[in-house]
Amino acid sequence: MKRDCSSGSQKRSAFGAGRIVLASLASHGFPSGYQDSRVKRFLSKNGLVILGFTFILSLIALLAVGLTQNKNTPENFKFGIVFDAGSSHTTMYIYKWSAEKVNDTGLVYEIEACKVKGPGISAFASNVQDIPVYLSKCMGRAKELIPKYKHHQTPVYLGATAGMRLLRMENEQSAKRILASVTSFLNSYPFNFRDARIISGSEEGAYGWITINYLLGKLQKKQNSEDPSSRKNESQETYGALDLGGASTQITFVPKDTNISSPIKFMQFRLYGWNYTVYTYSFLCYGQDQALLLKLAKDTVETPSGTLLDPCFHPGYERMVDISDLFNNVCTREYKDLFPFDKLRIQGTGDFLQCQERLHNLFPTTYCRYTSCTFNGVFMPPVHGEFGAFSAYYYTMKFLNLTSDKVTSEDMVIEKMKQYCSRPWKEVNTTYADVKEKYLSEYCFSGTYVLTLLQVYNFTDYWKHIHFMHKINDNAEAGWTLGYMLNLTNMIPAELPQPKPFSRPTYISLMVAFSLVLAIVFILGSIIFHKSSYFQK
Ligand SMILES: Nc1nc2c(ncn2[C@@H]2O[C@H](COP(=O)(O)OP(=O)(O)OP(=O)(O)O)[C@@H](O)[C@H]2O)c(=O)[nH]1
Ligand SMILES: [Ca+2]
Repeated sequence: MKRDCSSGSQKRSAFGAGRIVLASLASHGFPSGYQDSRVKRFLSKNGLVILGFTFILSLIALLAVGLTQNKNTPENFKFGIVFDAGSSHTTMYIYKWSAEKVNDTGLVYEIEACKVKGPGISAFASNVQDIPVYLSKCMGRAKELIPKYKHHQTPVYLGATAGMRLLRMENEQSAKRILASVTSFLNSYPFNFRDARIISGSEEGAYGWITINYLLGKLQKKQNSEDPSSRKNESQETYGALDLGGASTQITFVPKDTNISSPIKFMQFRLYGWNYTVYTYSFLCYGQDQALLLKLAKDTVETPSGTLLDPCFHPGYERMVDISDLFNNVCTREYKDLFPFDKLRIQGTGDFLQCQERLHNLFPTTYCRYTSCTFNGVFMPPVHGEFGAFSAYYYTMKFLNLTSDKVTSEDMVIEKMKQYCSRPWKEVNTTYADVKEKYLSEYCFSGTYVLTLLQVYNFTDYWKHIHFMHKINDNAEAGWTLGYMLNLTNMIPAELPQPKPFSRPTYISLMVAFSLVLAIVFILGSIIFHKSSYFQK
């Protein structure tokens, strides 16, 4: 009997309070053996209930803590602003990404592309005072779109490209004044203004290459694939980048043979634990606007007459050009001459083959001191891998309906261009009444220019490897700005981030399981401890 009672009291005596109750009952005059066994029975029954209750409560608490800790808390977003101050116009891009996933790839997306109304910033050389008005609308948009409490930590960059490179060559002081005015204006905002500068052609090419490969997930794919040391050919996976601006054009890719002797230093990148050897070259004056001026200047010199019959414009199209505008330019000034007219009348004839012949004259290819060249004696390894072609490559080919993957050969493009250029201007103008006249009138020229440039790069039998692209995966536009920001905010680590040993669900399950084991061990331990002390009594 004593044994039974004592075994009951062992459970309840796990609680210190049980002993106090026991003592107070004993003082009410009951026979002590009787009292003891009743109290032990009471505690035996209720102690178990209390124990179970506490156990369930602890379990609930544990689960609640775990779930609260791991529930989808609102993500902490970061923002970045980059101005692309191009030769033809300026665009402000706002990027947004999750602060927690900063080292992952493919997670930054563009929330705004604000086109600044007006020309490129190089046009403000003689009226820098107008720059604040020029940029203020897009900055106002940035203030609206980015939450106020994030303003001070949002970096702002402005990168100027070929238009400002040309201005700097012409008049360095003017270029400096423009950048100083931009700097002081952007500094007046509550954002974290970092820099306004002219980026080099190589940077422009390289950041464009980083942007498209980041957005296409080419850098990320490697992250999940084999071990870096086992990889043979990185160029199989990355895309080359073709950017056609208004004043310059860039070609960037990983060549098949990176060991060939090159007069141009290949660029070396280490991204997510992989090394890349990248060829990049920027051709100043070969953006499509400058190329048109170059062509017109050459044509004017070769057949000096006030009227130019131009095969690169539709039949029936006419345009007047000031001779001073044509030759007061770094790209065309070598052709400058005295002409007995100060205006040039352009009359379109719409002949693709003749247009192409004239455009080929802009690309001297006979002279080359290296193993392989593009034009103007510039070294370039043979093109290799897939290519993403964006900016004016895309605008032009999109309009001409030539961006589809079904367009697999250059011949298909030639056929289309022959037919398109020959269409009378009147008909084209009425068919596409909603298209800006500057763009519409030049699609025959720009389509022929794109084709000629790609032929000069040697894409003739390689056409199906060119992919015309604009916004990639709905995330962001192809262009140099995203790559520039990723680099300046250190968002692409050189090394692969160390993977976590457990996935989140495994981690939570393990934590719960171990907590339970601990709780059980603790309870059992307490019971055993109190049982032995009870026996000692
Ligand atoms: N058809 C068409 N052309 C465009 C459009 N936007 C820009 N362009 C023209 O395409 C060419 C290239 O434009 P961008 O890539 O913006 O050139 P940019 O950045 O100003 O010039 P760079 O400083 O040389 O890079 C220019 O001649 C523009 O006038 C568009 O939406 N449609
Ligand atoms: Ca550009």
